[in-house]
Amino acid sequence: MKPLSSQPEPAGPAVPRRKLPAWLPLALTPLLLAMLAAVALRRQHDVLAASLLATLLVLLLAVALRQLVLLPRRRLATQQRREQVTFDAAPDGIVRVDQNGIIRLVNPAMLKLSGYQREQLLGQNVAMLLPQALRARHATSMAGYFAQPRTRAMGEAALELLCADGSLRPVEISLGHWQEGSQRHAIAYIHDLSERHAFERSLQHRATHDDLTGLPNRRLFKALLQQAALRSGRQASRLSLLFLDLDHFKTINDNFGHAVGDTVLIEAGSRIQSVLRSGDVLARLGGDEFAVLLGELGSTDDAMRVAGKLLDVLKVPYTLRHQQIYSGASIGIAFLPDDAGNVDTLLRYADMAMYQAKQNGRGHFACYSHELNARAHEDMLIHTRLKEALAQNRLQLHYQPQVDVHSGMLVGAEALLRWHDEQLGPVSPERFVAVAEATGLILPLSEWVLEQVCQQICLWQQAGTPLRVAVNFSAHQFNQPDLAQQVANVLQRSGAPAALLDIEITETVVMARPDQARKQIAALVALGCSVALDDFGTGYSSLTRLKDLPVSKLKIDRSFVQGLPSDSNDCTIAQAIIGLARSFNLKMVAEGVENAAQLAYLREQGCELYQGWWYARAMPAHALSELLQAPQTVQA
Ligand SMILES: Nc1nc2c(ncn2[C@@H]2O[C@H](COP(=O)(O)O[C@H]3[C@@H](O)[C@H](n4cnc5c(=O)[nH]c(N)nc54)O[C@@H]3COP(=O)(O)O)[C@@H](O)[C@H]2O)c(=O)[nH]1
Repeated sequence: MKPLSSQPEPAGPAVPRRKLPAWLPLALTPLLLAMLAAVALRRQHDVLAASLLATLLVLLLAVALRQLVLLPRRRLATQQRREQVTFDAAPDGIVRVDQNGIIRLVNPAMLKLSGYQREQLLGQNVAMLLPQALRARHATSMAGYFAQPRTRAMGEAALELLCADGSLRPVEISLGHWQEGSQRHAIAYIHDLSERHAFERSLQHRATHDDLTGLPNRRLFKALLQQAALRSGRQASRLSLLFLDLDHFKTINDNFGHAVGDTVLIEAGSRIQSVLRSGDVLARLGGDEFAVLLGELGSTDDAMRVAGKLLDVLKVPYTLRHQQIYSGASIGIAFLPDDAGNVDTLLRYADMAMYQAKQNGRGHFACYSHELNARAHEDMLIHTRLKEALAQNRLQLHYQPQVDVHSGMLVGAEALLRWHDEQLGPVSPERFVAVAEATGLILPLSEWVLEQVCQQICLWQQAGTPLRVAVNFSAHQFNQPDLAQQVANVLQRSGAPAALLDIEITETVVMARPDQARKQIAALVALGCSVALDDFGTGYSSLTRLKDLPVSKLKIDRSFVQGLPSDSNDCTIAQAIIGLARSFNLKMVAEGVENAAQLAYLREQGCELYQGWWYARAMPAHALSELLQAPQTVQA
């Protein structure tokens, strides 16, 4: 059985109740009165008919009065209410003034915009809302406006509104006017432009500033430089431009990631700023490049002093993520009008000088010189032709024997690049390796060298004359995060045993970032290769650092071998390095041995290996093959 519902039965569809229109009684009453009056007249009830007609008349008069007086008044009130709502709800400020400029009406938006209370505005001259400087002019232009009023649309006039707190707000104003009798009135619609201006300013800022550091970008810097150049031309003064490039920035990005790289850039920007004066301009030109335009400077020495201070603040390691990150900077300096006649050339010359500073060993500054310009052109040529030579396999590797000091046996060789260019003739590796290093070409070049060396190691092994071969690793190459993997790949591809591959890295490169270098060397040693510290004695190794490095050889720089045995300083240095190698259980290789006296001294001091012209210059692989095949004479 269905439960009984407590709900009432659903009602059927509602039938709308007819309502009589409001006008019906009003229309029917006079009709009824007229009909009754007519009946009264026909039945000769004159008095009744007269009173009915009088009532009818009164009624008609009342209706007419309502139509003529009450309705317009109501309509007017409705219209006023509508206007008031529109006025109050308007998002823009509205001010109504009379022909004397006296404020008669303001809307809530105007109060909000100006910060005034209604009572502070009503009855005051509208000029109070204008900046002081415009008030006198405003009185005349308002008089002109009322004499010949013209409606002004929004956007035609932009002004500043003086607010109650004394601040100025950008506004645009549209004007309307009307006349009541002899009185003229004007109404001003005031639109706040603050937000639009702020947005435009932010767009402008973004177009002229660097997002990361907030510093002026290249575009703004060039414009400021241009202005400064015009000024200095007029005042016959000097402009100094410093072009800064952070050292090892790419490696920081590669090793620690871009977030750390960004933090280094921001921190570097504020360190640079901390050294500068208020009149100087600092910009980030892009990547790890910054530029500084020094304001009023007396002598060129002042610019160099600033450069020195900048180098000092930038070489302090960055402590990020609990690690010490080393960067430093190289700075190029150029002067206007001393070096360059216009800002583009000035920028280019400062850049060139920076490049020179890098080549001088980073962490330095260099000033532009005309020789630099010639050298820069030559560098460009070298770069172009070297790239071609590499692509067309026109480079050669020569091998310089490394010899046992005591037995005179050939025990290894150092691979050295050689390049004879059709146009440039023989180019020294010192020169082209530096260009390749600066332009990034060193990476493909080093790859090629390593491939060739590994193939040659295999060939000598297959010929029954296995030989250890040393390869020079450049700074750029050494700092690649995946270096060990790359070496492993080449070893695997070629089939060369890692034990026959020696890697030479200069002491300076290692000591630039010893912690990273230690890890990198350990990874290479883990492959089975051995690592030598090249040009030892030139790079200020700390003994603690050296002790921790998994290297197996020190190569004493040839500059210290040159003066042996007559130069007492060279002798002291050579002895100290040999002693150091012995105490750290490292092998010692002397390079640049050119005569028997040098060799005898080294032997006496206990140096184990040497290389140099005394034994042989670097030679093509086939020449060394012949030497390897020849029976070796053991020296006493
Ligand atoms: N990254 C790479 N660097 C390389 C490579 N090949 C060479 N180089 C570097 O270029 C620099 C100059 O090299 P080079 O002109 O070949 O000079 C070497 C020898 O020829 C020279 N040497 C050897 N014996 C003597 C000598 O008795 N006297 C004398 N005056 N010079 C001599 O020494 C240079 C070897 O230097 P080092 O590398 O420090 O052992 C040089 O820095 C090379 O490293 C390359 O493939 N990649």
